[in-house]
Amino acid sequence: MSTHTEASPPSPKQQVAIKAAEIVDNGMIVGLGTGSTANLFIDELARRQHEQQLEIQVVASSVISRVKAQQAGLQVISIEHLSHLDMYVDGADEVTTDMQLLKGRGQDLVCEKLLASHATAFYVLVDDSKMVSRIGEKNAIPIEVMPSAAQLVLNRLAKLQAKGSLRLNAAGDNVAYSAAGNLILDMQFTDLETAQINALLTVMPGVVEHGIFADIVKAVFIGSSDGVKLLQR
Ligand SMILES: O=C[C@H](O)[C@H](O)[C@H](O)COP(=O)(O)O
Repeated sequence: MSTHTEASPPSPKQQVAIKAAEIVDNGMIVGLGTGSTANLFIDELARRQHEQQLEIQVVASSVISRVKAQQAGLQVISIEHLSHLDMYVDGADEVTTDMQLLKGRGQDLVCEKLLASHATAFYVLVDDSKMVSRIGEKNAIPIEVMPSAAQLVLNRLAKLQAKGSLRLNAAGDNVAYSAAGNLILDMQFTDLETAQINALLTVMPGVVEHGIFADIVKAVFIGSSDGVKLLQR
């Protein structure tokens, strides 16, 4: 069912969700991201499937997206059964005009980057509030670490002048665990460029995944009150 009505025109996030759902073709396997914008995409995809009898399969980056997709009537397959992925669609926390991303406000980074990296095409859906001039401008960089390695990684990052701490749960009375059972460090870097941070985190032992998604995006749909703009390679 559509998430907007004649009385309420689509919001910027709904507009980008509609555009992305339009590029799904019959027979595709589609990866579903996590978050409020990914949820709108799931709604639009289910609507298209229902109205146009599309034969598609989806794979989810999180439990919440899997449940939502199943409830919407989409055919969900598990990551283990994938031999290819036609497209992956997800939101982001920050986007630069050269299509570098920051993700990971939620706790599903590992599957999100797995699907984004292996998809033939990775599409990002944001409203214009997510656009930044550099990664880390508005948010700390999430770094998912093996629980036993958290202090060692924190110490190593402190030597690189990074500041931050272990993420806590919503009540603030315990650490937050990722969907993969890891801990998350939210770090701010002052002295390093995005490419340097990406390179060092990608190879640092103890780091399972991090929130910089560099050079893997095919296109970004940016919604605003003026409509949808497209950034693409
Ligand atoms: O882990 C969370 C994901 O990276 C989300 O895709 C990101 O936080 C954007 O979320 P939203 O679409 O709710 O703004």
